[in-house]
Amino acid sequence: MNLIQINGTQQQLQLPGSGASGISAAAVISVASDCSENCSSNGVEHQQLFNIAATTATSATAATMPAMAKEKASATVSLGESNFRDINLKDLAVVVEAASRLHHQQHTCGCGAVSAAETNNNSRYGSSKYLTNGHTSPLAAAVASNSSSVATTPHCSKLHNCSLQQYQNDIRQQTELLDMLRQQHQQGYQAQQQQQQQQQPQQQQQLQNPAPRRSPNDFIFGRYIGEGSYSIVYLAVDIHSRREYAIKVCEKRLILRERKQDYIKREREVMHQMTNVPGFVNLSCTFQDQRSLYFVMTYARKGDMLPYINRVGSFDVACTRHYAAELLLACEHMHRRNVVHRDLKPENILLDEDMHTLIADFGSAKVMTAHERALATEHCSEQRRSHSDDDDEDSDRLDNEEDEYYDRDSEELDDGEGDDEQQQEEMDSPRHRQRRYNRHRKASFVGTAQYVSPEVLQNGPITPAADLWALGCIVYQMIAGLPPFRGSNDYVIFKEILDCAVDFPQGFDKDAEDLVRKLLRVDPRDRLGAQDEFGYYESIRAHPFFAGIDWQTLRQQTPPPIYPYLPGVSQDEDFRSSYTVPGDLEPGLDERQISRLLSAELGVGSSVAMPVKRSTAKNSFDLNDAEKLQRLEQQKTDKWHVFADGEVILKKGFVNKRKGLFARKRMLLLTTGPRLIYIDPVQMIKKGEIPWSPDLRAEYKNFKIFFVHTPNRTYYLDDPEGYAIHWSEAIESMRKLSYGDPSSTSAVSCSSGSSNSLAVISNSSAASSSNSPTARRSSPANAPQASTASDNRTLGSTRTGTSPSNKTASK
Ligand SMILES: Nc1ncnc2c1ncn2[C@@H]1O[C@H](COP(=O)(O)OP(=O)(O)OP(=O)(O)O)[C@@H](O)[C@H]1O
Repeated sequence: MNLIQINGTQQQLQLPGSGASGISAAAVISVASDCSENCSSNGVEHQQLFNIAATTATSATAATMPAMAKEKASATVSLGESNFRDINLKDLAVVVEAASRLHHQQHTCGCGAVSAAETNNNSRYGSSKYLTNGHTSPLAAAVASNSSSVATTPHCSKLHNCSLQQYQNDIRQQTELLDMLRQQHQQGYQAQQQQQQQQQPQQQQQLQNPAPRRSPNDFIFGRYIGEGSYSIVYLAVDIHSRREYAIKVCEKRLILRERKQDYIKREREVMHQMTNVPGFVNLSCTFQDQRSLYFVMTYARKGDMLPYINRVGSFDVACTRHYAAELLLACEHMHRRNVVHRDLKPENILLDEDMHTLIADFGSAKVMTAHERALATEHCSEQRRSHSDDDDEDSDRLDNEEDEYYDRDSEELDDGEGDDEQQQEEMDSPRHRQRRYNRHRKASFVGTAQYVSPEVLQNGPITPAADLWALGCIVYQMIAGLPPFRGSNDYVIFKEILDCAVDFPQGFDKDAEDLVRKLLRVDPRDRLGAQDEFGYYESIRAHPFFAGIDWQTLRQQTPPPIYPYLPGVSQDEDFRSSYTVPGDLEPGLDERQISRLLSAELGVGSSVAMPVKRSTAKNSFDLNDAEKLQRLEQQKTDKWHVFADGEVILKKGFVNKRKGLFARKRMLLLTTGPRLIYIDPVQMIKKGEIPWSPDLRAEYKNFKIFFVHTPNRTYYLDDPEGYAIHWSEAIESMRKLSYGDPSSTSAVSCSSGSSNSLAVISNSSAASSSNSPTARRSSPANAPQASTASDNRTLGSTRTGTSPSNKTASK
C-alpha cells in the first residue's frame, strides 16, 4: 500500500509493491516534482510527468529488485501542494497499477509462480490503451506505449529467464526517456513563457479598457415571449450585432419580496457553467439597472416542448427516441459538471431553430460538491436499508399533511381540456387566491409536482438520479401524452410518486415502457444509469429503446418530424406508416366508395355494405330566427340544453376525446354559435370548447375517428357509434355557413417553416391528405391532381401545425 500526499492530505493507493520500489519511485517523482516547480503553469502536464516518473520508477525498481518483490510496504511520497493541484488520483492509480503489473511480471519471471492465464488476464488492462486515452498528449502516449512494451516483453512472458542485464537495459531506456521528456517539457515551458510575455501587453490593455457594460439601451425589445414567477422574457435584438436574443427581465422588487436572491444567483451561476455546452441555453451577458436584472440568452426560436406534445397528443416512437436521446446527452453534460437540474420537464426543454433541444431554467439546479456526492451516495444506501421500515411513516406523514396539500389548487392538473371559464373564475376567487398563497408558502420542495422524484419528496439527499427520474417521466409523457403521475391535487400526485404507481395505457411502446419502468424506481440507486460511470450513462444508452441512435452525431442530425402517436387509432402499428393509397382507386366518396371503405374497415367482402345516411339538405344549419326559436323551445327539455348557453344544439353525441394514449368520454355539442362544446357526462360539467376560427378544419379518418384541426391543436375524437363522417360533415357545413366557402381558403399553415412545421391543410386543397374523402369530394375538380399529389402520402399523416407562437393558449 502506498501513501501519497496530495494537497496536504495523505492518499492511499492500492499499490502492491516493494518498499524499495516506493523509495525509488519517490526518487524519480522528486525529479518530476523538481521539474514541475519550474513549470507550475500547467497542472495536467505535471500530472503526466508525474505519472511517467511513477511508472518508470516503479518498473525500474521492480526490475532491479526481484528478490524483494513479494514484500508489501508503504512509501510516503510528498508532493508540493501547489505543484500538483490538478493531479488526478484515478489516472495516477492506473499508472501505478500499470507499474505494479510490470513489477508483478518481474515477480512471475523471478519465481515462475504465475500461470500463463493470469498473465493474459493482466494484459487485458494494457496500460498503453488507458494512458493514451486518458492523456491525449503524445508525450503520455509515448511513455505509455513504452511502459507497455516493457510490460509485455516476450522474454519475460515466454522464456521466464530474463536476465538482470535485460532489466538494466530497460531501466537505462526508461531513464533516457525521462531525461528526454524533461527536456521537452522545459522547452515547452520556455515557449509558453515567451508566449505569455507577448500576450501581457494585450491583456493589460484589455484590463484597462474592459468591454463596455451592456444596458437595456443596447437592445431593441421586440415581442413578449413569456413570463415566469419573477420575470418576463422578451425577444430582443442587439443593436450592435443585430443578433436576436431572449432577454429575461427579473424585477428586483419581486425577487427581494419573495426572497429569491439565491434562486436568481444560482440560475446565473449554472447558466454560466453550461454556456457553450451543446444542448443548453447560452447566457451571453447579464446586467442590471435600478429596477431589474437582465439575462441575455440564446433565443430558442421554437419555444418549449410542452405545446408540441399537447398539439399532437403525443410523439411517435422515432420522435420520442430522438428527443429522449438528446435529453440523456444533456443529463450527461450536466452531471459531469456536478449540476443536477432538479426541474426537468417539457416546459424547460426549449427548441432551437432546427428543433434541437436547449435545456433552460436553472433556478432549481443544485451544484454538488464531490463531498456532497459521496455523502448522498452513502445516505442513499442507508435510506435503502431503512426504507421498508419507513413506509408506514411516510404514509402517516402524508396523511398528516393531507390538509396542507389539499389547500393547494389543482391548476397544475392539465388534462389538456383547454380553459374552462368556470375553472378560471374559481381560480380567481378570494378563496382560491388564498389557496395559491398557501401553496407558495408551504411548498418547500424544489421542482414541479408531476416530475419530482421520491427522494426529493422525502427530503432525501439529491443525486443526479433525480434528473433520471424526470427523464423517465418525460419519456412517458412524450409517448402517452400526459405525465405518469397525475391527480386532482399535489397530495394525490405525491402519493402516486411515492408508491411509484405508473399505469401504462394500451398501445404504449414496449421498449419505451421497459425504459420508463427502469428509470422510475423509488430508490435512486436502482434507477437505470445510477450505477454508471459518472456522467456517462452507458446502460441507458444501451437500452433497446435507443437502438439505432447515433450518439456522436445526434445533435447534427435533423430531428424526426413531430407526428402523433396513435396506436389505438390505427388498426395496427404499421398502418399509419406504411399505407399508401392505391393508385387505381377512383376519386370521390360516393355510396360505392363508402361501402368499399367500410368493408375494408370491417374486414369483410365488398358485397357487404352498411347503409350510411348522408346529409342531403343544402345546409340544414342555415336556420332563420323563427326556426331557431322553435328549436330552442323544443330543446328546453334536453338535459344538455343548459350547456348550450341559449344557442340551438345542431348536433350532439358521445365521443371519446383522445389525448395521446388516453381517451375520455365526453358529450360533444355543435351549436349555432358556432361552438363545439364538450361536457363530462359523469360530473355533468362543461370541460371546454374547441375554439372556432376560419382555420378550423374537420377531417375524418374512418367511420369512428375524426379530427378537428385548429391552429394550435388537433383534437382526436372517436365516435363509438360510427358517425365520424356525419360529425365531420356537420362541422364543415357549419364552418362554410359561418366563414364562407372553403374553396377560397387555401392551406392554413402555421408560422414556422421547418420540416417540423406541420400544416393543417384545407380539405379542398390539392395538397389535402389523401385519406380525407371529404377533401376529394368537396373539390372534385382537383381530384386528378389531388390523387397524384397525395397518393404517396401515408394514411395517417395528419400533420398538425406546431406553432409555438401561441404558447399561452396551448398551455
Ligand atoms: N431563451 C429562451 N428562448 C425562448 N423562450 C424562452 C427562453 N427562456 C425562457 N423562455 C420562455 O419564457 C417563459 C418564461 O421563462 P422564465 O424562465 O422567465 O420562467 P419559467 O422558468 O417558465 O418560470 P419560473 O421562473 O417560475 O420557473 C417560458 O415560457 C419560456 O418558455
